[in-house]
Amino acid sequence: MDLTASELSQIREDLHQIPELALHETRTHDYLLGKINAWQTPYMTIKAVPAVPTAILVHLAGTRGERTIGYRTDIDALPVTEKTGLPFASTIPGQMHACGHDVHMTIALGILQHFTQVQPEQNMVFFFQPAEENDYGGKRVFDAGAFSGMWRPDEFFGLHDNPQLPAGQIASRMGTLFAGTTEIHLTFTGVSGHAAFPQQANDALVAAAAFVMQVQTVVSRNVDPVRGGVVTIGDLHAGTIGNVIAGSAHLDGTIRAFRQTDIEMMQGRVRAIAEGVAATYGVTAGLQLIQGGYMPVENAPEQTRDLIDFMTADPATDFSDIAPAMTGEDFGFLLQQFPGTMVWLGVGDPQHTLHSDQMSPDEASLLPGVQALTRFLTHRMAE
Ligand SMILES: CC(=O)N[C@@H](CCC[C@H](N)C(=O)O)C(=O)O
Repeated sequence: MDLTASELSQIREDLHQIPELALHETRTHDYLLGKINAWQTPYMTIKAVPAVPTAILVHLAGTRGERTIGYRTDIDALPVTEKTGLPFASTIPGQMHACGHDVHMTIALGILQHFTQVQPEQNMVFFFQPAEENDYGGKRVFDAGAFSGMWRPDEFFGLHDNPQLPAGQIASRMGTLFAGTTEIHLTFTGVSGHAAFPQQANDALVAAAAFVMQVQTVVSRNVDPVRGGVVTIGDLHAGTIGNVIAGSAHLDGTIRAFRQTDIEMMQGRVRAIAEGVAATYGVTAGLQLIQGGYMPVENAPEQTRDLIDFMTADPATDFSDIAPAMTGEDFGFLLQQFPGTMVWLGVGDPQHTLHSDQMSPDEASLLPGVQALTRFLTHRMAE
C-alpha cells in the first residue's frame, strides 16, 4: 500500500517541527533514516557520506537495471522565526522550514516508499541532500565522490514547492528554470574615532552606504535588460553608537542571473565597485564572492521534453508551463553533471512567498505531488 494523504501529512508535520540549518540536519537525518529503514527490501542499499554526515543515499535495484534514475530532495531549513501559529510549528527557536523542504522530503519519502512496494524497472538513487539554502550540499556530496559506480544516476529529477501555484499543480519549462546565484560578503575597514573629529577617522559606514547605492548600477547599467539580473544587499551592519565613527561595516547580499556569463560579468562589476569605493573613501575592502554550487538550473532538453509531454497528456496531472524565476537552487550544480529536470510543485499559499515566516503549504499538495512524480518516473523507466 502506498502512503495515504494522512500518513504523508503526518510525516510533513513531524519534519516541520524539527527544522535544522545547513549541515546540522542531524535530527532530520535520523527521522528520514528511521522511515527508510522501516521500508527495507532486499533490493535496497543505504549509503552514508562521511564527508557530509547528514546526507543519505538510497539505491533501489531495478528488475531490468539497465539505467539509474536519480531523485533528489533537500533537507535543510532557514534561520527564520516561525509565525504561522500552526499546532505543529517549529520547536526549534529561530529556525523554520520556510522554504518548504519539509514538503520536498515528504514527497521524496512518498515516492521512495512506493518503489519499495513495487520494484522499479530501472535502478533508482534517492539523494537526501543537506545544505541547499547555504553551503551547497549537492556539490559537497558530488565532490566527495558519492555518485560513483552504482550510485551514478544517468539522469536526475527534483522538485521545489511554489506557494503561488495551486496545491498539487506541477510546473516546469524547457531550458533555464532558476537563476544562478553568488553570495556577496563584504567588509569595509576604516579608522574609527570621535563623531566630532571626522577628519581624523576613515568612516567605514559612509563607504558602505556609497557601495549600496553604487552597486544598484550593475543591474540598471551593465546587465542586458532583456535578460535581467538581481543584486540585493540584504544585510548591513556598521558602528556601535551615534557619537562614534564606525571603523568597520559588513554587508551580505546576493547576485542572480539566468546565464553564467552574466553572473561572472556581475561578479566583476561588484568587485570593481567595492575596490573603487574603498579607494575613494580611504578604507580597505575585504570581499568574498561565493557561487559554490548555485549554478543556473538548466533543464536538460530530452528529459524535460519527455516530462512536459507526459505530464501534459496525463489526465491525472495538473501541469502548467512557467516562466523562469530568480530563485536559486544548488540542484543547478547537479544538473551540470547529470541531465535532468527540476519542477515546481504548487502548494497553494499565494498570500506568502517562499522564506516568509508565515509560509504554510497546503497539505492537499502532498498526495498529487507524490503520485504525479511516481507516474512520471515509472514511465521514464519504461523508456
Ligand atoms: C529556492 C531558494 O529559495 N533558494 C535559495 C538559494 C540560496 C543560494 C545562496 N545562499 C544565495 O543567496 O546566493 C534562494 O535564496 O534563492
